[in-house]
Amino acid sequence: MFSLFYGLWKYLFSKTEFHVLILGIDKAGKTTLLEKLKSVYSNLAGVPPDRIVPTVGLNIGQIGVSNTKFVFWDLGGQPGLRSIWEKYYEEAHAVIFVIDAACPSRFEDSKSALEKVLRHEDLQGAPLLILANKQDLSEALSAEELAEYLDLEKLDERVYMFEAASAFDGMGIKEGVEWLVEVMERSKRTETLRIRAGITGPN
Ligand SMILES: Nc1nc2c(ncn2[C@@H]2O[C@H](COP(=O)(O)OP(=O)(O)OP(=O)(O)O)[C@@H](O)[C@H]2O)c(=O)[nH]1
Ligand SMILES: [Mg+2]
Repeated sequence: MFSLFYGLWKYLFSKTEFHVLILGIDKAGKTTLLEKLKSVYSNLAGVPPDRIVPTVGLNIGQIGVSNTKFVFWDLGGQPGLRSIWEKYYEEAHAVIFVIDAACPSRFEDSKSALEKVLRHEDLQGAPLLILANKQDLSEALSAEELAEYLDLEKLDERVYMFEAASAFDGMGIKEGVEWLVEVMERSKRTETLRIRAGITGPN
């Protein structure tokens, strides 16, 4: 009986917590994005872009969006560090994949890194937000152009969205986060992770 009520209490009153992985190759702008997310949603000034160094370990950021708590995991994208990504897949509700839309010479590297992410079974059903970052630069490809260029396979059954963004001026960030809230709340994967965490529905 106690566990029934405890389960109901937990279900009703615990703030939904979503874990979102920020992935992408090195220099795509992941950490700059994380700092921008923190400053947009928490009124705290994030680390300024000129003080951000390449990520070797893990950066964690938390923000609250209405009744939802986001925990972002930002990992290093240098080739030798990408094997660490998969250690975080199982617990992730969704993925933000950041691409430097102003650097065509690195699109192939981004494409193969993203395809590898999509193939991994531990990320099955995880919604995917692909950010065409650095839109403040005039040479940046639009989200549509980047989608066409990447021509990703294995996207068919995935809930995904391409969004034009700039981690410098904040373009596209709120739209992306709002989209994530909406799709993660309805996602089967969220339900699976909830059950695994012991936060079950009232019946
Ligand atoms: N113009 C412009 N530059 C950006 C933007 N976002 C990031 N940068 C720059 O791109 C470079 C790499 O940014 P980081 O945030 O360190 O990239 P990262 O993806 O975290 O890189 P790793 O940690 O090595 O994986 C830095 O010089 C940033 O200032 C953006 O939206 N516009
Ligand atoms: Mg980084």
